[in-house]
Amino acid sequence: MASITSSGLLHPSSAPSKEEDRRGRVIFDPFLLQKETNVPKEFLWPQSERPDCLEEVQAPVVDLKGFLQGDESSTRRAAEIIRQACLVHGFFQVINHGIDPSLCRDAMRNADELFKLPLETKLKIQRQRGSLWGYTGAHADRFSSKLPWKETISFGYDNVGSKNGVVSYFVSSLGKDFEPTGWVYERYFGAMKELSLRIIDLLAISLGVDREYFREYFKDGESVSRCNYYPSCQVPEVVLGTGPHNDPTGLTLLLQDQVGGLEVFTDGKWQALNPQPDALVINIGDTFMALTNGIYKSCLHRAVVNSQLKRQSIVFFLCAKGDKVIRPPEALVSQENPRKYPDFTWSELLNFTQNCYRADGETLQCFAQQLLSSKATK
Ligand SMILES: C=C1C[C@]23C[C@H]1CC[C@H]2[C@]1(C)CCC[C@@](C)(C(=O)O)[C@H]1[C@@H]3C(=O)O
Ligand SMILES: O=C(O)CCC(=O)C(=O)O
Ligand SMILES: [Fe+2]
Repeated sequence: MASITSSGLLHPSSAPSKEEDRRGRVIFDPFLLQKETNVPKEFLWPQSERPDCLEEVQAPVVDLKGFLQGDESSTRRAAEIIRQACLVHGFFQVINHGIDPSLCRDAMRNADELFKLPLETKLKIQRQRGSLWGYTGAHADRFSSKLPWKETISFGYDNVGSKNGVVSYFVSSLGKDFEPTGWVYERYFGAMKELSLRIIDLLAISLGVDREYFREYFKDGESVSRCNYYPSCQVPEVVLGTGPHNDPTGLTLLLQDQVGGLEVFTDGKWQALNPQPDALVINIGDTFMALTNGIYKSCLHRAVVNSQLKRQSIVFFLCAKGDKVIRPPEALVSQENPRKYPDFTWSELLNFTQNCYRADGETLQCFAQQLLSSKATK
C-alpha cells in the first residue's frame, strides 16, 4: 500500500528507486496538498515564469449567429475580426455559437463530480504512459519539476471510427453508473467537433483560400478533449495551473467557468483573458499556424490559480487526421513568404509532445529542427 508523503505526493511504501516513483507512481492529492503551509518544491516555477499579470488582453468577441445561418455580410464581418486577431495572437471569443447552454452546464457539472471522486476511483482511469486518455494529477507521473497545479481527465473524440467511444470509455473504466456522464461528453464533444469545423471554414474564408482545404485535414481527425480542474492554492503566486505553451494542435475551443485564470502572452507581456458569460475562447494551435505558413499566429498562453476558488475549464483540441501531411495551400507560399515549416504529420508532432518533449512555447520550432536534422542524417 502506498504511503502519503508530507507533501501530499503519494509514493508507494515499498518504494523502488526515487526515479521509478517519478516515472510512474507519484500521485498529486490536492485534498492533502492544500492543507500544507508551503507548496512542495516540485510545484515551484522559476521567478521569471511566475504570475505577474496586470492587464486584460483584447480578444475580440465574434457573434457567429449570422455566419451559422449563412448570411454573407455577417460572414465577411466575422472573418475580418478573426483575421485581425489571428495575425497578432490567434485568440478570439465566440458568442451565439449554437452550443446548448444546458449541455455546457452539464459538461461543467459532470467534470466537477468526476474530480470530486475519491482518489482511488480517479486512479482507475489513470493516464497510461504514451497515451493522452485518462486522469492525471499534476502530470506527476511524467514530470519531476514545474508541476502544473491541476488535475486533468482527457479522452479522444473520433466521430468517424469508434462510434460512442467516450461512452464506452466511461462505462468500461468506471462502470455502468457513469454511462450518463459518457453521453454528456459524447454530445458535448460532438457539438464541439461540428462547431470547430465551421470555425475552420471561417478561417479559410478569412485567408481567402478554398474552404475545403483546411476542412479536409480536420474532418476525419481524432481530437483531444480535456477537463482541467485547478484546485485553489495556498501560495498561488509561486505555482502555475498550466505552464506557458502554444497548443500543438489545430484549433482549441475552451469553455471556462467565471473564475478567471487564462492568460495570453502578447504585446510583450502576459495579459488576462477574462471570462465572458456564454462565450467560448478560441485559439489556433501550432498545426494550424503551420497550415497558414506562419501567417496566423499560435500564441503562448498559460493558466494561473488563486487562493480562494477552484477553477475549471473544458478544452476541445481539434486535431488533424494523423497521417495527413501538414502543408499550407500554395496561395499562402510565395517568394516573400517562403515555407516556414517542413512537411510533418500530426501523429509525428503528437508523438513528439507525448514521448520526447514537454510542450511549451518552443515546441514547433524544436520539433521542426529535430525533423530537419533527422532528415539530414538519413
Ligand atoms: C496534444 C496535447 C498535449 C497537451 C494537451 C494537448 C494540447 C495542449 C498540450 C499541453 C496542455 C501544453 C502544456 C503542457 C501539457 C503537458 C499540459 O500542461 O497538460 C500539454 C498537454 C499534454 O502533453 O498532456
Ligand atoms: O485552463 C485554461 O484556461 C487553459 C488550459 C490550456 O491552455 C490547455 O489545456 O491547453
Ligand atoms: Fe493551451
